Amino acid sequence: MDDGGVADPGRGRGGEPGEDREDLIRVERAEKVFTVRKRTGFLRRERREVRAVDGLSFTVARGEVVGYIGPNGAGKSTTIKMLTGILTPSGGRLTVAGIDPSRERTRLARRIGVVFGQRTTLWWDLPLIDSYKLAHRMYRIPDARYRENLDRCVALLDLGALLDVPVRQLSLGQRMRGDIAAALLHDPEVLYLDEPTIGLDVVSKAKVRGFLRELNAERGTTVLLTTHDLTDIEQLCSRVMVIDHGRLMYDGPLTGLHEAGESERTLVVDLERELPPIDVPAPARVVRVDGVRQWIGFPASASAAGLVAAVAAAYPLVDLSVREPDIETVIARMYAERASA
Ligand SMILES: Nc1ncnc2c1ncn2[C@@H]1O[C@H](COP(=O)(O)OP(=O)(O)OP(=O)(O)O)[C@@H](O)[C@H]1O
Repeated sequence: MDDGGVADPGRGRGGEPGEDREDLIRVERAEKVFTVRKRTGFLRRERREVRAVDGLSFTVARGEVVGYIGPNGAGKSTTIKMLTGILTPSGGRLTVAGIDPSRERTRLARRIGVVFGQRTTLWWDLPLIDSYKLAHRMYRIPDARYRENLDRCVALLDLGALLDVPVRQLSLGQRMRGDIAAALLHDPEVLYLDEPTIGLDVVSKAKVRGFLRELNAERGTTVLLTTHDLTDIEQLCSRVMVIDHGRLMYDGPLTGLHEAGESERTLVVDLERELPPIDVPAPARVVRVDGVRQWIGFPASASAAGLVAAVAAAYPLVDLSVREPDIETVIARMYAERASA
């Protein structure tokens, strides 16, 4: 963890066992096919179909915080765009809070909030507060509610000194916090976040993550989070969905992802003296030696205790530690396995 945040994913209201589950987002065999025309010669164009989303099904319960991850071009943004009504699906069915997004986009807009990390919805030349005043009128937010939500966002996202600053003068981190506040003034039930921490420094990332945790815990806001920053997932999400080529490859808790990717943990031992690679019980094996330190890879699903006992019985140890696999490696393995299947 890079920012010292408290990792307590899953404390939102949707993930509690035994509670009645209300599916706020439903996606059933959704498809999105784009037709692209490519120039193949003078006056010649070839039509090609891109299946950006290919038979995707999942549900998200009210109050869940779900990470939505996958490599570039996997279909994440296309899914979010269909869920907001910006894009119409080519097939299948999507509903958000019982509303078909592409048919009733305006009605849905009152129930959802959207933050695209790479773009802003704020008015570039106007002071930040003016964008909020516009949202107040556009969404017809009752005055007391607007004031309460604004005060809360200003306090938690540290926006007090920025309200009168034109948006174009804000740093990326300040603007992102401003954008998140703008998406929440009308009390959306669902918040879509597309790369909310991209390009932010460690302090800004911590602020954004802390705010999102609090929003989910206190208001039960459902969050669908697209990110390449796996710390976002580790710190915020009780569940993660992995998509590739428009299809769902994994849907479950973060811990299960390690198993799906057949990841390895590493036992790092410091010996009393330099030795050639030590003997360890299979399937564990020494993967690296540097002076007195040796790195031993073993399956993440296996217990470290037996391995530690075997090594400690045969060799004089000065120190040892167990390193968890990082998710990036796990996901890369999943993709590699699929590609070679
Ligand atoms: N408007 C469009 N016209 C044609 N092809 C498109 C269009 N939008 C997306 N695509 C294609 O659909 C596929 C999925 O794209 P999408 O933007 O959903 O991926 P992504 O997972 O969000 O990727 P990234 O992490 O790079 O943002 C890609 O092959 C992309 O080139």
